[in-house]
Amino acid sequence: MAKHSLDKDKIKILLLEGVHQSAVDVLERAGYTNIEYHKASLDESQLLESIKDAHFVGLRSRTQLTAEVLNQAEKLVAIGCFCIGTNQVDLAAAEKLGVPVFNAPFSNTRSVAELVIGEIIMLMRGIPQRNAQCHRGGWLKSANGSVEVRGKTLGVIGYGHIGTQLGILAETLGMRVIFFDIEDKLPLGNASQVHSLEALLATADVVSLHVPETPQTKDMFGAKEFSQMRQGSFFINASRGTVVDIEALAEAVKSEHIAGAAIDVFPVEPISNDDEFVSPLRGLDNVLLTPHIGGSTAEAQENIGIEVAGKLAKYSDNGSTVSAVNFPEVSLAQHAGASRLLHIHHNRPGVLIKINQAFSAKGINIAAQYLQTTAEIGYVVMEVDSDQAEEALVELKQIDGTIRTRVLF
Ligand SMILES: NC(=O)C1=CN([C@@H]2O[C@H](COP(=O)(O)OP(=O)(O)OC[C@H]3O[C@@H](n4cnc5c(N)ncnc54)[C@H](O)[C@@H]3O)[C@@H](O)[C@H]2O)C=CC1
Ligand SMILES: O=C(O)CCC(=O)C(=O)O
Repeated sequence: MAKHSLDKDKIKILLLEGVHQSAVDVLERAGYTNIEYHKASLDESQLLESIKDAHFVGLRSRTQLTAEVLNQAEKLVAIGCFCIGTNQVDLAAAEKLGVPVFNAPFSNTRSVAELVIGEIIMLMRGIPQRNAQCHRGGWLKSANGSVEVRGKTLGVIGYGHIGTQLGILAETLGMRVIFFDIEDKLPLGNASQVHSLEALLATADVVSLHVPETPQTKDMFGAKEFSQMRQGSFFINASRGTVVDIEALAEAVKSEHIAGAAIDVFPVEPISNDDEFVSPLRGLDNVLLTPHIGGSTAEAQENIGIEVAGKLAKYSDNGSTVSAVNFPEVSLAQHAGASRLLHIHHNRPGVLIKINQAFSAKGINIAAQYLQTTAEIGYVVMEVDSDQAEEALVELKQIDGTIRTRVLF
């Protein structure tokens, strides 16, 4: 088991938002027992209190790790987003602080795609409003507005992991799939890429959004886009709430231009299950509302727990940053027989030379050295004889431009 500059039982891991037990199991098996586990997200003052002495934090989509919060998390070594989206973390601020952010880029893809397939069928059969009527004692037995999905056109916006998986599943139901993406993408199955959003909106019977939250996607879908959709078409959003002008959607549904919608994500979501969900979509029977559970299946949550906890333990144990979303990626094997020094610095000319000069002046032999950079930071990993590791660490801390450094004995 890897030995750290800090004993493993002193390394505090803060897990929020009820991440799956599999995460705890992975961390405990790796020797990390100092785990503070919360079933829900914390309010800001509780978060600041709990994160200030945490070395690792794991969260899902509710917890906002802003620059302000990160600046107060002085001991933070790495962040695990136990989900796909990482927009809830100020990635640039974390990078500048030398804190890598990991996520699970595939583990809930299938769950979202399956949910959307179910929603397409439900919407095209008018099930949400029929279900609502039955609950009120009504009986809407009629074929009006009910169609098969076979032969209909699905327009996918954002043809990434989820969009492609959805397209494949939709084709097995006999749907035609078109997609719009800012990148040229290899179409899977018989899908075809359209080169403007307008072309997609003018053609699709159902539009499904699968873009990440970025400055470009914020409010990308509003009154204009709804008006460009076909009369009587359907709309699905299981990406991020900030992508859609929710008031404009409510208007488009009320005017019956949009025949129905399924929405899983909202511009403002309740912080906990005890808080009220407020939305202009409430009360619209033909709108299926779900509480951001696109990725909430037993399979996805267990896999995410294993994947992200594994990445945190690996970074802690051997410095590997493979698949970090905001950090230079370094893939590292075990370091038996030597100590490993991890040095994160501002990416400016001459840092590596200074390290090598300092080590050379002290007679510290570098057995292996790896460097990766982003525009902002550099990440150097070095292996030295274990009996020189403490001295090397002292030297590293004095290098101008150092953000943080640690040693794995
Ligand atoms: N509802 C839920 O529980 C879940 C929601 N999500 C959300 O779904 C999003 C998508 O997930 P993945 O498919 O895994 O991501 P991905 O990164 O594989 O795919 C996103 C695609 O969107 C495209 N894109 C980016 N900006 C665009 C724009 N302005 N217009 C058109 N296309 C654009 C990208 O080129 C990429 O192909 C995540 O970022 C996350 O926010 C993910 C999992 C669960
Ligand atoms: O399960 C969650 O808390 C968030 C899922 C999600 O939106 C994501 O994976 O990006």
